[in-house]
Amino acid sequence: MAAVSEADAEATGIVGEFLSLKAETDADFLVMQVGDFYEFFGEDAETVADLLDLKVSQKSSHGSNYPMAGVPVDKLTPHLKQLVERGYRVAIADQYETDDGHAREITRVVTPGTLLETTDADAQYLAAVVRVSPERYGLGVADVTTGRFLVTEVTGEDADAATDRVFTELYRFDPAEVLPGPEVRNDDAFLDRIRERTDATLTLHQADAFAPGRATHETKAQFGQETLASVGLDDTAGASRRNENPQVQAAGALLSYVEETGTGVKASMTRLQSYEGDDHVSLDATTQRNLELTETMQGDRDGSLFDTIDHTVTSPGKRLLKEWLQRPRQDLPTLRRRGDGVAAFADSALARETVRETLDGAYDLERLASKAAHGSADARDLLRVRETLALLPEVADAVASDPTLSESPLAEIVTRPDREAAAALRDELDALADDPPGTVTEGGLFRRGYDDELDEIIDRHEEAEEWLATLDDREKRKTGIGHLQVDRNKTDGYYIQVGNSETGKVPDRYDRLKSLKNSERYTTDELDERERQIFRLEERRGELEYELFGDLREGVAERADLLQSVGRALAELDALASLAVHAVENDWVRPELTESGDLRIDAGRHPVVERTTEFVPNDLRMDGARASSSSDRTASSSAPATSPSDRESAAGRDGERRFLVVTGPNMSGKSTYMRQAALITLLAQIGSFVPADAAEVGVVDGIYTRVGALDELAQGRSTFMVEMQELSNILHSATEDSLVILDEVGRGTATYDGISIAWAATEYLANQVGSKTLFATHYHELTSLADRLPGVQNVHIAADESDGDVTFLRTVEDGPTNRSYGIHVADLAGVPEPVVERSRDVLRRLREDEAIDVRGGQSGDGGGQRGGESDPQQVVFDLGSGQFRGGDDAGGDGAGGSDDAGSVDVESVDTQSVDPETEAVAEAVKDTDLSDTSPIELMNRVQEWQERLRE
Ligand SMILES: Nc1ncnc2c1ncn2[C@@H]1O[C@H](COP(=O)(O)OP(=O)(O)OP(=O)(O)O)[C@@H](O)[C@H]1O
Repeated sequence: MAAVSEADAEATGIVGEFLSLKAETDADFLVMQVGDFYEFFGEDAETVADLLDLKVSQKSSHGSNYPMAGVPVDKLTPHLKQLVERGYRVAIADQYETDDGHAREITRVVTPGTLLETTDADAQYLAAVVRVSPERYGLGVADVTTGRFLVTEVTGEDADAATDRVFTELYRFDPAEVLPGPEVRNDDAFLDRIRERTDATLTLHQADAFAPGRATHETKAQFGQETLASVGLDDTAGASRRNENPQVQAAGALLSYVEETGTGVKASMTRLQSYEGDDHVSLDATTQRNLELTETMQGDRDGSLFDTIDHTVTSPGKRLLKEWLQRPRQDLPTLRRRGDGVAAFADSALARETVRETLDGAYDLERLASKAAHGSADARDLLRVRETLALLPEVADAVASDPTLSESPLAEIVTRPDREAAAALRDELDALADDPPGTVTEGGLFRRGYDDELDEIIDRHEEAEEWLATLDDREKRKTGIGHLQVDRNKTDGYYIQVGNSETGKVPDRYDRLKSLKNSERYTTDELDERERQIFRLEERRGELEYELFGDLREGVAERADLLQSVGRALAELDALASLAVHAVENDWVRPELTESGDLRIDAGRHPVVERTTEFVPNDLRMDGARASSSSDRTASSSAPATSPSDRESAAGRDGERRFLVVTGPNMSGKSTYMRQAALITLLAQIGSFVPADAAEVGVVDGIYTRVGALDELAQGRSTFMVEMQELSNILHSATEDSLVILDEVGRGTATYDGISIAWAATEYLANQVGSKTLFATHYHELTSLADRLPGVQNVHIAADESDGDVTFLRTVEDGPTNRSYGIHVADLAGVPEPVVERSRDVLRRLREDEAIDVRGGQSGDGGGQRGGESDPQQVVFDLGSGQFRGGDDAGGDGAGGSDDAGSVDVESVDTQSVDPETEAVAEAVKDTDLSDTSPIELMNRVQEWQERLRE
């Protein structure tokens, strides 16, 4: 925001107050309460009015005019939300009474990561990133709306690996706001990556808050020494003093930021959870996006895996299911427990529906706990707590009364929360009326019988009201006036109104208040006294109920952990039931989870594509590393050429399928088949059933993908560079327990570079890494690797080509295919017929190494002239050099026969008529054993030969 101008500095009154408060905060905007309105002034008013479509008026102060834009007090929330969701931080200055009028102070700074007013079911994370060394980070994430608080330590073998992992975690939590620690905030590349790769707002929170001493103190004060110790963050060994506990530093910074912004929800942050990356499947940012877990590549939620499988009926259930999907697990006991739960729900349709119908009435207890802690929960919110707590025994009964559910881990889930404590809190909340008002200051919140004093006030109030309600009848009788009524309004209070025709009958005890057109208004001493009594009672009732309500709400806030544990149990049931619903409706099966690493899928389908397509199921067989002889597969950075010794130490025995080279026509379903393998593995590792007739899934430690070309150009990065970065990340990170999906790696560069890279990457993955890998490619050269590298096998997606038409069969068969049918796809895509025909012709000639005429071209340059009337020029495209050899050089008559000019066709070189250097090169070419030379080596040699020939 601009510096304070001279006129601003002189501003007094409201505007002056606004400007001096504005100077106190580094928030983007300040909004200040002025009576019943919240107002923005000056530049803030203009910008905000523009953003939110508000009206700007002018406020004059000290001879200058200031723009002003405001919203009524009760309308601030939606406007605030809009600003914060666009990444702005907004300071709120509230007005309070003082002895001599009122004053204002900043009570809260609302930021993207501390917005409590969210109505979205999604988690809303605030993250802190601390770097203690290039290879070591601490990451903390907190959701102020639910009280979730997680920390982890992230390390890597080198700085790049550690940074990649930090981003994997950040991407997983998708934070709304990130607080970079002191080291990270000076690293422009790191910050740029946050800006590019996430939607988070970056906030520079005071560096002191990250300091080990202060952070440890904050964390201990919040969670207690024992909690710290129980999650392995104990600092008794002095670790934090030696600057060595980055998790605590991140946690401390988060807590101090929540405090500083005045969010006031620390009471709902009851549990610190430290998690290890090892518990979860590594899913890097690219993979999460490529697999379209929560959004499609186009950024839509519809059509994502989550959108497809989500049948939850509550917001917490939805949040939890999404979290499972984004953080699949490796530990079999947890996965089997979840699987047992899903299976039980799948088998007991009736009980499952009873549970889901009951859950349908549940509110978001975690969010309500945060609202109670913040002090913003009203009586209706506490009523929601009561109603939701009341569902726990109902759900527990539904589980207990079904033989299948009661024998399953679902029984443990419903008994995990402290049901007695939940019942006690529910009883306390019975104090609330059944239909309380939305405000907490005007009474009407409590049932009778809760508080004696309140009951007495209510009795007297009712009695006074009864007296008033019957006053008109009494007065009519006493005075004989027919047109008489008793009523109340703001200016006159209670009054007796008499029609003009009968004012003559009005007794002396009536005091006239005012005359209206057709009537007169009166009061009496008795009425005045009753009126005062009623006002007194109403005021006292409001005060007393507000006080009692405050106590009740505090009692709820104190039991935030109970609400969270009940909320969590209900969310788990909802998420598991949702998985069961999807499994039953779509004929999914429970996968057998093993530690063998093998992946066997019978009649597998793609979980999303099967919903919209007549899907052709396919089998998949891949062998895990643990199934093979123990071989030393420690990663090394040098990728040796394939050699017999490699073959001995490489990925396993003959016939083993560790690495599948997937070929097939364009559009035949290669990507779908590979993603299907990744998604089935991932679903199995969240505890879900999978789309197949049967499946055995050996748990993986990571899923890595390099799929398709992403639209990175918008971010100013070359697509090929991104492709290589992603490949590099995979080659560094994957292990023999990982699943790797590579789709057309190398496609983004010159053909021979591409083939060479793909070839070398295949060797490296097969020889050194040993991960299960699926590699789709159009480079048919790679299919020969199956004969040369153990564990590597070819599969192809079948297509039927008869009468010149291609039919995609979509079935996967062993062995390579030798065609890519790209021209057929061009035809399907509506490329003009002459171009399609001509492509067929060129392709045939290329394959047969025939000369190709350049239509409409000029001799030797292969192009240029339009019209095609001139004599066709004959050229040969030399696959070796990637160049045309045109005109007379081309040789041949274009009607078949082998071209003698291609540098690969050694036999046709006439060694008698050439110089000794050429002869030597020809000899070298002859002696080269192609079966024992890697493409890179071959390229080097060809380059050397070319240089010698050109000299
Ligand atoms: N098993 C299947 N059953 C039915 N439809 C399928 C199947 N597999 C793929 N498809 C459909 O075929 C289309 C092409 O699939 P996909 O993108 O996987 O092909 P591809 O071989 O990877 O293509 P390209 O080589 O051009 O990248 C998709 O629209 C997909 O929905």
